[in-house]
Amino acid sequence: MSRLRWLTAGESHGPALVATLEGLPAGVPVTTELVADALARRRLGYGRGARMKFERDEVTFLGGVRHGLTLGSPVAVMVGNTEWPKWEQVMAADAVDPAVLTALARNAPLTRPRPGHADLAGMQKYGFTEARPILERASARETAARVALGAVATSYLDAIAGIRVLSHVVELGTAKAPDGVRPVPADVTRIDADPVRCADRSASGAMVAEVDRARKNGETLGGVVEVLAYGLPVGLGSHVHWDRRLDARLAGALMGIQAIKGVEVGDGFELARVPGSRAHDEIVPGAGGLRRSTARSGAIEGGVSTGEPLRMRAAMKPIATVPKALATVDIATGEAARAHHQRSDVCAVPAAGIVAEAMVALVLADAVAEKFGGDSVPETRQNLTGYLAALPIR
Ligand SMILES: Cc1cc2nc3c(=O)[nH]c(=O)nc-3n(C[C@H](O)[C@H](O)[C@H](O)COP(=O)(O)O)c2cc1C
Ligand SMILES: C=C(O[C@@H]1CC(C(=O)O)=C[C@@H](OP(=O)(O)O)[C@H]1O)C(=O)O
Repeated sequence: MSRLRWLTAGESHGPALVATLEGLPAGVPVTTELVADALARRRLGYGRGARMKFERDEVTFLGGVRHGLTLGSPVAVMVGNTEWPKWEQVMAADAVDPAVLTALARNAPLTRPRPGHADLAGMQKYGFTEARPILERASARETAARVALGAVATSYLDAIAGIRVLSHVVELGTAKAPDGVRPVPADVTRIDADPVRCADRSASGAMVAEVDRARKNGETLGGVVEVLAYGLPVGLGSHVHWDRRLDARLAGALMGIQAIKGVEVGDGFELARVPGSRAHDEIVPGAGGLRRSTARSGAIEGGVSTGEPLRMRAAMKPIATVPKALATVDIATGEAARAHHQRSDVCAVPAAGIVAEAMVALVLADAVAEKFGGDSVPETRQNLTGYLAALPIR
């Protein structure tokens, strides 16, 4: 069962986000720069709003890492919020002068919950009369903390097995990359340099045009990202119980990203529309051992990794803070109103791809740690090598 444990804390406009990851062996290469680079990738993407232009995501390790290597103890990392001084009173942990609070509420009342956000259901559930206490944690700002941990997990996967995880945008609004474009790890730099992180140049142009059109029309957009993982050994996850199935664990992790509304493994929903003879990956002899003739399953069968490249997709709904504000009710007056609107992204699909990479890396790291154990990187590597050497069927 799970061997890694991880948690994040922090609000969008609080002083910082913090994240901890427990269960990694000693000796995983981890530096502030590694995490900062991952966070810089998440800030990019055509269509993001004002905050991503000034946010610096300042990284500080608080534990678990020394001289560039993990210690085997819990890794704790802090990601600072650049705007904290401006929000210090709004988000103060201790009580502030009630007069200040009244003035703040008068200037920016958050009593008009935004459809598509956690605002209304959260206010009802937690007993608040304004949306601030809900939206602060519901915000996708929190994904910065996950990406920080994802960078650590990515380094672990690389150190143990040379596993590489990457994503690309395959749909944005109605613009679509051609089917079958499957980038390999060597393409990451090129994809990251693309404004929407699409692997296909002409589709990328159409996606950029869609974002421009949406911005002009007071609209927002969603899309689909594909995540690929190369270098997985056969045998991660298990068929023996629902919560050990690798596909279920990955799908849950991807669905746990804000605004993700659908997940596919391999050809996913398309598999429901074709006959069985065209839905599966036939087993064929290959030079290095048994191979699959196609990649429809996404490389998970019966909840177990097959050793082929993993492929999953996640669908993101359009940003819920629509400039052409949606209808709501002002909770303070009971009157019909337009939803509260503040600065916001028009489209965050490219950033969601980076978050999806992080979530996949964390789940795969957990599955690798569970299967191969070990308290140091050399020990885990040795366990993996021994397992592969002893495979009864290749
Ligand atoms: C990377 C990323 C950035 C986002 N940026 C915004 C944003 O600027 N404005 C917004 O209203 N929603 C944004 N969202 C989406 C909201 O956080 C999300 O719609 C909200 O949590 C409700 O979605 P849910 O019902 O899936 O939780 C973003 C999501 C992600 C993954
Ligand atoms: C801060 C991030 O994304 C934010 C996600 C978000 C939301 O409602 O989800 C709203 C915006 O934040 P703000 O309200 O401060 O302008 C985005 O910028 C980030 O990705 O780091």
